[in-house]
Amino acid sequence: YQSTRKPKNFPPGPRWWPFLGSAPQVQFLRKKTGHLLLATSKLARKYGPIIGLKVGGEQIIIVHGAKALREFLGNEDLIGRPNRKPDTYRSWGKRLGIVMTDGDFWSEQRRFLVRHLREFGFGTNNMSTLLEEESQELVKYLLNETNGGEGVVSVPSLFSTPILNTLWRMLVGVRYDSGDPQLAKLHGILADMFKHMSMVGKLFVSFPILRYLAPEASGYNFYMDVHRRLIDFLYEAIDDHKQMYDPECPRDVMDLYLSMINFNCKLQNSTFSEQQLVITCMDMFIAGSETTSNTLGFCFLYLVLYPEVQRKAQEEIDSVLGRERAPTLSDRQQLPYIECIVWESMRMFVGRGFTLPHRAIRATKLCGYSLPKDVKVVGNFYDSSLGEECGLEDPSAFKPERYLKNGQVVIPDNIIPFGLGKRRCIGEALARGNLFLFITALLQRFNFSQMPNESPPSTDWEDGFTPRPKDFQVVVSER
Ligand code: HEM
Repeated sequence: YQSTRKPKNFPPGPRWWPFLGSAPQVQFLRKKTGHLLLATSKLARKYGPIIGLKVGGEQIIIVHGAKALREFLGNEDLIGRPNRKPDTYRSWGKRLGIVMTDGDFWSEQRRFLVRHLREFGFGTNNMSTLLEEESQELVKYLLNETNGGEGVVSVPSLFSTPILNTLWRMLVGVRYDSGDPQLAKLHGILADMFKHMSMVGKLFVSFPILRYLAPEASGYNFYMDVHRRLIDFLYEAIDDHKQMYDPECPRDVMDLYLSMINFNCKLQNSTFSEQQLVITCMDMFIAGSETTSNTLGFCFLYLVLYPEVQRKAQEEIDSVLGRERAPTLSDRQQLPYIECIVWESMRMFVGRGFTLPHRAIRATKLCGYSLPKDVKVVGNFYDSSLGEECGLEDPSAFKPERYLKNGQVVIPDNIIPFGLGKRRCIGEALARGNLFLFITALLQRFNFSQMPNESPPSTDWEDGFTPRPKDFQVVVSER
């Protein structure tokens, strides 16, 4: 804590004060700009794309701009998950009665998920049918709300239930109706969790002493409690699942996982266990639910602000599908403008956030700087996707046509919403499938417009585990 000396050739950044490290300057800029993302981006203007911070006892590197981001995400020394050090994470795991996923565990778990999610659903007809059903459920819900005329709905919360359902069905084979008490419980837990999480870490991670001095005020008690609630929920789901489990006939990803536990139980060092299944489900929920529903939130925010984009999308849908035939994933090729809306919405979402935190598994170099083993590294997507320096024309405008070249969708190299390399997103197919189908199905049947006599919804956002548009209401009318 006391050390204010930076390691040799460490990335530049604001001065490190005893105990507080660079926190005072970062906090000052955060207050001034309104967001941590914009604060570190400002520091990058002064110090260059890689900045070295110290918060409490923890050194954190933040990477800005497409070139440096690509080098960071492609560096195989930087693929660790940051929960091996500080040891705090392990002690949390012990307190919660679980084994926390660290880098070694994760590579085996990740392989399992990538393989079985693909076999079971992602990118196959199974997935298409499931997503088509969920998007049509939302259409039905809105038809009911509008009742042949108009209605008012809140965004982004409109999308939380259907998106959670696509993920939950794939993992556990269960679908919840919108009024289901179990669904409400899961929603409540996840909403609490996301509000109180941050990619760059909570203050009590950087200053573990706060856990004892101010467990309530530092948010530590709340954090532990919300994890406990999610873990209990998942253990209940596993217990239910085991009652109907038939090894000959796996129904979903959880059944496949239970088979792995049975198969591997005699192997030493197997990473498959019920505790690990809980953690893996938590990872999937955390990574997969809000990301997609908030991207849809940004999409509809901009569709309301840019009615001409909405009209153009509807013309494309009408000419390819008409008003009656529901969209399927195989229509993507014929609907390039909608694909561009999907990419533009992902840019608007990702450009307001960070990558997941990574950890250096050994000492390494990044853009010429020396990074010590175990240092935490996080990518800031603002400069590469949304800031003035991202290289796109008028980057703050919602312009899906920027990706259309001679009728083809061409994505510039700086747009990497799913990351790259060994830690890249494993849910890309599911996310893009969901975005395409929900956007198409809704625009086929409805118009979305601003609330009359109110100022337009703000493009500012709320920070949390992922960026979220500020809640707003829209008028939905049947076409
Ligand atoms: C629009 C939706 C989504 C976006 C923009 C997105 C983006 C990302 C990004 C940027 C990363 C971090 C890459 C890195 O730090 O190197 C990531 C990781 C991850 N994503 Fe997604 N994601 C989305 C949806 C999903 C979905 C639906 C799932 C679940 C099925 C999912 C599962 C994961 C997992 C498990 C990781 C961690 C991978 C690892 O640490 O090895 N994501 N995602």
